[in-house]
Amino acid sequence: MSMIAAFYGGKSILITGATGFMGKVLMEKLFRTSPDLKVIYILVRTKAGQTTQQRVFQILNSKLFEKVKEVCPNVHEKIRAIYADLNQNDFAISKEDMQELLSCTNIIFHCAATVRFDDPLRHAVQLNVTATQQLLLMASQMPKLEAFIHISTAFSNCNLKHIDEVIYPCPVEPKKIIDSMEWLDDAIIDEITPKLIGDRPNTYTYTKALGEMVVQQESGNLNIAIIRPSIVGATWQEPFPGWVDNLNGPSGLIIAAGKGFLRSIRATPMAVADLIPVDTVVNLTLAVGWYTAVHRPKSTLIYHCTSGNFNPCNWGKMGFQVLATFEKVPFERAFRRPNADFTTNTITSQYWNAVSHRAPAIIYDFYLRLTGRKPRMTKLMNRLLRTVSMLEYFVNRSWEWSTYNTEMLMSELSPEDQRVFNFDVRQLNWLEYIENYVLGVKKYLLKEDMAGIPEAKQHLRRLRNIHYLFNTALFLIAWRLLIARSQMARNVWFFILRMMIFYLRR
Ligand SMILES: CCCCCCCCCCCCCCCCCCCCCCCC(=O)SCCNC(=O)CCNC(=O)[C@H](O)C(C)(C)COP(=O)(O)OP(=O)(O)OC[C@H]1O[C@@H](n2cnc3c(N)ncnc32)[C@H](O)[C@@H]1OP(=O)(O)O
Ligand SMILES: NC(=O)C1=CN([C@@H]2O[C@H](COP(=O)(O)OP(=O)(O)OC[C@H]3O[C@@H](n4cnc5c(N)ncnc54)[C@H](OP(=O)(O)O)[C@@H]3O)[C@@H](O)[C@H]2O)C=CC1
Repeated sequence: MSMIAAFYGGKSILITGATGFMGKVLMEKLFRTSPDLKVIYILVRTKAGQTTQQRVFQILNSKLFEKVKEVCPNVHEKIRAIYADLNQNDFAISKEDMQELLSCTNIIFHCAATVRFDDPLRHAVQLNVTATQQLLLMASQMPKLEAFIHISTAFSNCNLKHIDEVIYPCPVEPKKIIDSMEWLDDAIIDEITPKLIGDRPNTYTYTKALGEMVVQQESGNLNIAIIRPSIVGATWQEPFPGWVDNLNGPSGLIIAAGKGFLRSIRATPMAVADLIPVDTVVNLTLAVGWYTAVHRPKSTLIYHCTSGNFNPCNWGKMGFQVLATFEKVPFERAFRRPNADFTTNTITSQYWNAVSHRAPAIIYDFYLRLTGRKPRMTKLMNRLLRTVSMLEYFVNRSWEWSTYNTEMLMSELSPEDQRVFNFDVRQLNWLEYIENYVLGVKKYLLKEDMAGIPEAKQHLRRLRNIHYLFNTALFLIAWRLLIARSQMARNVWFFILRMMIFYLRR
């Protein structure tokens, strides 16, 4: 019997960010392994015209939850969606709901965050710092609370090369930042943002670091742990391989490369691709929840959930395998044949951006105009290149994260728990994982049917022929122009022709 699964039995669990990528997998695993848990409270806002109930309904009826329904048929009754907006005071939670949360919650998993790299500082601070502070305040009023698990990121200190399982202070205190957001206007905030974030690449990593400081400063008597995952990718094993539902991290780029939009990226092939499957992160998170509640460590422990020091893979190997998978399972209606390459040089990268990205987009838009349609490719390409430029920081560097706490926890688990809540990435086969990831992107993100593969292959063959035709035409035009202008070129051309005729006649 799994001790961790048994621990969550009968518990009331509060999850923020349950509608997000990690939150959904966390809920799924909890229901599947501890179907006798009492209730999962989730803080949900309304979005895209959907009520909180509609959002929950959609999640529970998704493919991800198919296995849960077999093990826990009354899952609908065990999930309690509470309307909340983490940008509002007291999260805009009603008095009755708040009362219930305060008096019943046993465990908190705080996953909600803005993960956008380009969020204005005010918004990123509100969600990643102020909301964390408010949640801690709520937690301090929960008499039954056993553990508060905060999800941060391994990149909160990406300005360092070697990162230990400690909280590194930022120069300006989070409280001062929170206060200043109240009275500074947007223009001034934009102006001081680069100075505040310093040598971090974006507001996301900076505010996640501030969030950790808040956790440390406001922890009081709470039993807290922080988890720092690296780049979270599709599921490795559970509930099934390759599940993914958003474009963050590599997923968006896999689509862009598979559809033939992304042909080159400035990335260092030998840099470590510190990807970690979402189910691995969730298994560690649940193990940490159990350990923190049961063993009550004296200080706040930080757990790095990374793959690099256990089972490193680099971007070169990953890119190669992604492309190899496109050969077997191509995406439908590709713009060009997938054939992406890594470049480490900025000038070469700009050259390929002009030749392989912008030029085909302009030509295609010209064709759309000619055929009376609205041009859209240049705009799409500009957006893609902007996204790529934001991710470049992370694919041109390697980091080392120490993992003493994670290894300690692994050794504390019973063999059964090590199996059920496996977070040992040494067992991960990267080639298999990446192949399943690309398949998952095709199935769950692009919603493409496997039956369409022959047609997709046929389409790629057509694109290849168009490519050859285009190149041949380009060569002939260039050659014709050259011959017209140079006696030397004419001589070479006739010499080649004579040689060809000579060999053909033999
Ligand atoms: C041998 C050679 C082979 C070569 C290549 C093979 C293929 C490539 C395989 C893998 C290559 C390497 C991949 C590297 C990826 C590295 C990621 C590293 C990140 C680690 C950081 C830390 C981890 C974390 O802690 S947080 C989680 C990560 N967070 C994110 O990833 C968020 C990033 N996204 C953003 O910040 C924004 O969405 C932004 C700025 C990218 C775009 O903002 P904008 O306002 O312009 O647009 P949106 O409204 O958000 O969306 C517009 C449009 O773009 C689509 N989109 C959104 N995000 C992405 C994305 N990440 N990639 C691609 N496309 C994206 C979105 O759906 C919209 O599309 P519409 O059609 O308009 O709806
Ligand atoms: N994905 C990754 O690569 C990594 C993620 N992390 C961390 O993991 C955690 C989860 O990330 P992930 O699941 O990928 O992120 P997602 O963007 O998928 O999910 C974010 C969640 O936060 C919720 N949220 C955002 N704003 C509000 C708000 N104002 N009120 C209520 N809820 C809100 C979202 O709700 P809604 O659905 O309504 O938008 C969503 O449920 C984050 O803390 C992130 O920093 C760490 C390392 C890597």
